[in-house]
Amino acid sequence: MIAIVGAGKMGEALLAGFLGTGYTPADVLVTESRREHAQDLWERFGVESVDVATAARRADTLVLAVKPQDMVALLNELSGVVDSRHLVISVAAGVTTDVLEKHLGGEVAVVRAMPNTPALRGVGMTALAAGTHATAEALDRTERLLRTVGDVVRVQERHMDTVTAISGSGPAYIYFVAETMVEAGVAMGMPRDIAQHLVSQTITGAAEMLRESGEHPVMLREAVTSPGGTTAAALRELERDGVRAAFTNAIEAAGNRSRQLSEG
Ligand SMILES: NC(=O)C1=CN([C@@H]2O[C@H](COP(=O)(O)OP(=O)(O)OC[C@H]3O[C@@H](n4cnc5c(N)ncnc54)[C@H](O)[C@@H]3O)[C@@H](O)[C@H]2O)C=CC1
Ligand SMILES: O=C(O)[C@@H]1CCC=N1
Repeated sequence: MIAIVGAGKMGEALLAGFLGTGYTPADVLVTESRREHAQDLWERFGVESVDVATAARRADTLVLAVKPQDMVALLNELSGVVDSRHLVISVAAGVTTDVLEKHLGGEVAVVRAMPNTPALRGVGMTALAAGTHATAEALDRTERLLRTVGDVVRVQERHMDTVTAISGSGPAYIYFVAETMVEAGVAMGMPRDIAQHLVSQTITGAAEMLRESGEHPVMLREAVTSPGGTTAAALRELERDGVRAAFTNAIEAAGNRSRQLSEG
């Protein structure tokens, strides 16, 4: 039995993803402090909401998906009710396995994970790093669980802030680009629904090419850029306006924020 503690945006994406890929509502519990949201989850997914102590009693796997700022209070609540029979998976940005282990106490198997919201559709990207008491079997179990909602990589924990900045926050950068493209199309006179259709299929197609070909993106970009053509005109503006530097700075800011969150 799996319990998702904190079924907000990410917890709910995981919940929907699990339920879409073989788990049934009888396999999953939710602990959610917003009562009306817990009721809504029951109505939409048929998943039972319980308190933290009940979740720990009935589930062997706990997925902690509360905000980093709420994590220590939750860990203190869990300490004493979780033990070495549990697997605790935290998806919180910046919360290290050291902090998780220190507040849980005992020898609880802890895995730090960084998923992203496309898990909702089974196309998530998750990175994992194990704590000191997590055995190879615990890590395998975590990987099997998260593979049901997308791809999984294992990384050294020191890379987790970078993972968070790239794939954790990444969908938001792509939506930002998508939003800009849709609005530009609308500004040029195109109906919004057609602009959105063009943009979503273009992003899906470009992503598929990137994934399937394994090529460096610069090669794929060159294939689109006809000499003296439209793409070259667009890319010149992006370079002139410093979009590359802005993107790099943005990703570094996300990594720095993740590191800052780990300092409490
Ligand atoms: N939103 C995203 O794309 C991603 C979020 N994360 C991580 O997931 C965690 C949650 O983020 P969001 O879902 O965006 O935030 P959120 O604010 O939407 O969700 C947090 C949920 O936890 C609940 N909650 C708080 N304390 C609780 C407690 N003690 N017991 C039960 N429920 C409690 C809140 O009511 C809320 O529904 C964060 O730690 C974040 O770093 C990780 C990867 C991606
Ligand atoms: O914005 C955040 O802090 C979380 C972590 C990665 C994506 N969302």
